[in-house]
Amino acid sequence: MSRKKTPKSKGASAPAASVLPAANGSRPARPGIARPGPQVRPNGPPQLGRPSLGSGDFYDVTFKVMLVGDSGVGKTCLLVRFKDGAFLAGTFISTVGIDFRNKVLDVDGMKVKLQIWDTAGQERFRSVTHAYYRDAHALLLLYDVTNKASFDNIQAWLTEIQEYAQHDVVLMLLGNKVDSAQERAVKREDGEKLAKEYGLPFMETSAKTGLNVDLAFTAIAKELKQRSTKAPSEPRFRLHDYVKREGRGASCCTP
Ligand SMILES: Nc1nc2c(ncn2[C@@H]2O[C@H](COP(=O)(O)OP(=O)(O)OP(=O)(O)O)[C@@H](O)[C@H]2O)c(=O)[nH]1
Ligand SMILES: [Mg+2]
Repeated sequence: MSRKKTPKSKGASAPAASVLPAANGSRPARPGIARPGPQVRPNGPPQLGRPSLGSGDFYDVTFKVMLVGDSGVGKTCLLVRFKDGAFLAGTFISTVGIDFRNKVLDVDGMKVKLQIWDTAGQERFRSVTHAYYRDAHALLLLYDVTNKASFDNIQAWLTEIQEYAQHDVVLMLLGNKVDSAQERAVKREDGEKLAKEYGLPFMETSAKTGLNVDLAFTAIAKELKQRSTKAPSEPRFRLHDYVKREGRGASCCTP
């Protein structure tokens, strides 16, 4: 299979001009990228890599993953933890519109590039994010275990996903901020129950400690890679079983 070099990712810190209106809410707004450039235009099917003279990492195949969920659940922090291994502590800077980062993973000997779209959870940006659903190969749907309302809104998010995303999109439910044990408002069992009801793989995560963060993205990458390249003789990758087996409990990593 041919290979391509990854263009430098344009993350939240990239100086890309935002063409979206500035946030009017009480929180400061993080500049976002309203529309991808030609090299990142969302497409339907996964793209195979091509030889390139650009700088960056090689990859064999690329997929689009979208982070969705209420404002403040930790989507941006989860992405930053995965991409840079850091935690964005301090003032909450709400995402404006949509932003993205790339990361290349080695999945069973194949370089899989995930183009990860970080959406704004705020209601007023919903129409912007709707346009991106149809091109997503996978969605990570987050709630905040310390915020019951964000959990109660999961059903509304699922309705939205049903309306705008591809019917075969890979979907995973994540309960984030499990490091905040004292403030927990949603029991792990309630997350598991909801996930079971909708047939979704589920994990609790912490962008702060890193708990299950790499695992969530790796699981998605494995599933997408297998869907696109699986030889008939290869055993089928089972996403549900994988996250159940590999996921760690919150107690193991609470600082
Ligand atoms: N304790 C703890 N705090 C977190 C965690 N993840 C995010 N936060 C905090 O939660 C707040 C919101 O995080 P963001 O990642 O900006 O939230 P978001 O979902 O991207 O919000 P929008 O961009 O508005 O949609 C920030 O103050 C973070 O520091 C986590 O795992 N644990
Ligand atoms: Mg954000």
